[in-house]
Formats: sequence, C-alpha cells, structure tokens
Amino acid sequence: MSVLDDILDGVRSDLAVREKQTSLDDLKRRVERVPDPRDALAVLRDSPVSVIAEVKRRSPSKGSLAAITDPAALAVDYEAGGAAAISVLTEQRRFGGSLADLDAVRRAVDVPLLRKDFVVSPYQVFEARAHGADIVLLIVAALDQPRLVGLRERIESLGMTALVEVHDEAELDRALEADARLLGVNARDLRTLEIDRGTFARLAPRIPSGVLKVAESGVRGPHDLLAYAAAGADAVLVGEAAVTGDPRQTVADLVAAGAHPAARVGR
Ligand SMILES: O=P(O)(O)OC[C@@H](O)[C@@H](O)c1c[nH]c2ccccc12
Repeated sequence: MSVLDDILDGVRSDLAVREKQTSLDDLKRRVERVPDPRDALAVLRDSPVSVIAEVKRRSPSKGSLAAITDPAALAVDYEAGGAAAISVLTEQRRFGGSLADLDAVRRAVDVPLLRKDFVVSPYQVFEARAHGADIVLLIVAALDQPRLVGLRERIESLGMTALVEVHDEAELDRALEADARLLGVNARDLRTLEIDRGTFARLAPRIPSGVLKVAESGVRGPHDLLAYAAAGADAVLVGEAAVTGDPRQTVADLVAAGAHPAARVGR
C-alpha cells in the first residue's frame, strides 16, 4: 500500500467519527454564521510571486518538524513576515494537525487560509468553510475524476477557492479537465514521498496562462523561490523551512525575493 493510500484510510476513519459527532445539517448552520470567504485568487495575484506559509507540525517523511505550541502565534509571525496566505495542515495522524489549529489561526490573522488536508468528501468542504478557510486543497491523486469535479464545484459554490494539486502530466491533464483555476504542482510524490524540484519546470509549460500556478514543497530559501519563479510560478508554498527556522524572518526573506520584479525574469 502506498503512503497516500495509508493516509487516506486513516482520514476516512477519522472522518466517520466526526460525521457521527456533528451532522452535516449542523455544519451547514455553522457555515451561515461565518463571514464570506476572502478572494484568494485576487490576493495571490497581488505580488509577482506570493508566499503561502504553512503551519506544519510533522511530516510522514521527517517526523516532528518543530514543537509548535502556539499555531496562532506562528501564523501571526507569518503574516508579519508578509505571507499572502497561510496553509494549515489539519490531517491528524501523519501531520499532527487539526481543525482546532485552523480555528486558532483564523482567530489570529486576516490573510486567506488554506485548509490543507486529504479531502475526499463534501463534508470536509463544509467543515473547511465552517472553520474559516478560504481555500481548500484537492489532491488529484486521491480522487477519481467525478469526485474531483464535484468537490471543486462544491468548494466554489461555497465561495471558496480550490487549490488543485498535481505531481505529474496525467494528473495535470485531469486538473485542467476539471477546470482548476488555482493549480499546485507538488515537488513531492505523495505515494513515495520523494521530492523532485524539477517537477514544476517540467509541467509549467503545459499550464494555460490564465491558471494561477503554485510551486509546492522543497523551498529552502529565496534561491528556490527564484528558480520556481523563473519557471513560471505565481506563488510558492513553504512548510518545513518556515517552521524550522525563524518563521517571520524566513517568510520575510522569501517575500522580499518574490516582490522583486526580477522574480519575473525568464517569463
Ligand atoms: O515542507 P515543505 O517541503 O516546504 O512542503 C510544504 C507543502 O508543500 C507540503 O506540506 C505539502 C504539499 N502538498 C501536500 C499535501 C498533503 C500534505 C502536505 C503537503
């Protein structure tokens, strides 16, 4: 069984438990009390290359990354460093996240929030909205085509933005077929956990110019942001490097590199 299949099994069991605790109708009532989602696409278009910083406690490949005792304080640092948006991992078993982390971050910052999880059911989309997310990740490798399309439509019908994640050509074709407007290219293959920073540059020429492109994973510092930018990235998503260093400074250095018009050179 691949790592991804294993993660998905756990996600489905945990989801079944939450569905018993809170009915879909209750979730929908909660959604009505949450303000409208932010326009994430507009925010991400604001800078030559935007930075999405991630609240990431652990990873399946590295185990514990940082002792994050206060996700809200971390998010405040990201926002102060100039992050355009913040990703919050809510998967519990492998990444140590939770919806409580999303709640805490939502209370602390104003920037658009991405619910980063293994979304397989509309219930999780309503959860994301009820807990204040503006963007929801959809991993193509985890979904068949009808489900991918249905979830993207559900996310958008609730006023949120879908970040559709791919890691190879076949997945990219499916994401475009599903009308993704915000597309993430993950350098990490979630089946093997191997990272290949060349994936973005390989796939980018096949992505139409109207689609916003996010380079995900493996950003160690400004040089990686500039390399992704030269290959056509509109945004980068950074987790490990942000949580393990000085979060505010790391993000500020990336934001400074991404704000420079030279970041667009090579396009
Ligand atoms: O820690 P990194 O290498 O900066 O990566 C961040 C982010 O891209 C990564 O956490 C990620 C990308 N896609 C995912 C899907 C599920 C869980 C995690 C991820």
